[in-house]
Amino acid sequence: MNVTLLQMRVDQDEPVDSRRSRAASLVRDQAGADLVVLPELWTVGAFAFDDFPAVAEPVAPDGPTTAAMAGAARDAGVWLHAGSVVERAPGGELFNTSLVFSPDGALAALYRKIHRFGFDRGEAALMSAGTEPATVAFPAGKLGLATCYDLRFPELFRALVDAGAQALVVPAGWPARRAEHWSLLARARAVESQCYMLACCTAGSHADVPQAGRSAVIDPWGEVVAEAPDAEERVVSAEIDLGQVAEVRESFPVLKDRVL
Ligand SMILES: NC(=O)CCC(=O)C(=O)O
Repeated sequence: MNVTLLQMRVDQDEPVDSRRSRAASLVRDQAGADLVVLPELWTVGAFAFDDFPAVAEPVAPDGPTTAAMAGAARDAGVWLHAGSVVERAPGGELFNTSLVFSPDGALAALYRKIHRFGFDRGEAALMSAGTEPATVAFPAGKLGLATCYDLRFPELFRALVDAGAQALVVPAGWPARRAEHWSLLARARAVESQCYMLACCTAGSHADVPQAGRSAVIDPWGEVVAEAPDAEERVVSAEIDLGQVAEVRESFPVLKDRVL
């Protein structure tokens, strides 16, 4: 199957509406791919905390990002992991919520980020934490969902493996300053989970935080199959075979030796 990561530039001088149209058009350009992935909070920028309340939107057919991404998935005929949005839940709280659409434009899965970044500031102060790990079954296999800072918490990935995930999809807005952590942890989670890793980060710079880019497709043996070389806007595509997950787990059965 073909997977395509859209490493979009998220710069503060581009209005959100324009970036939303640009994202939809980039997705439409990927007709023929099986799965397309966008980064974390690409509408606003993961570090543009002051703007979160203004762009918060419901996850509903008429939420602007939900509507645009559902339409783009349908037009392109692809499974779309639309990255994440600032969700305003019915009770008024904000969540960092990832959305997955099927090729008919239906919302197939939603994941509210469990580990919020910022310690007692930023996202951690403004947003509520999700509580439920999420997977989504699609024709080729099962995807496990996580978002950015979640990558630092291996126990979440163990839960996704136990739920049957064969590919882990991690949209991110990871800063360039910790780019080595991003690449290292993405590979580590692939190796320890014996899963594909689809790690899609933003490019550009917003809120004075240059982004890491370096989006990557990593196989269940930990080999990097495709990777953006930098933090420019890039389309990263790879052919992957989810059957490799069972092969790696059979030929090197470390997951069977788990004790705890
Ligand atoms: N948006 C994020 O979750 C940023 C995470 C990060 O910067 C880090 O883990 O380092």
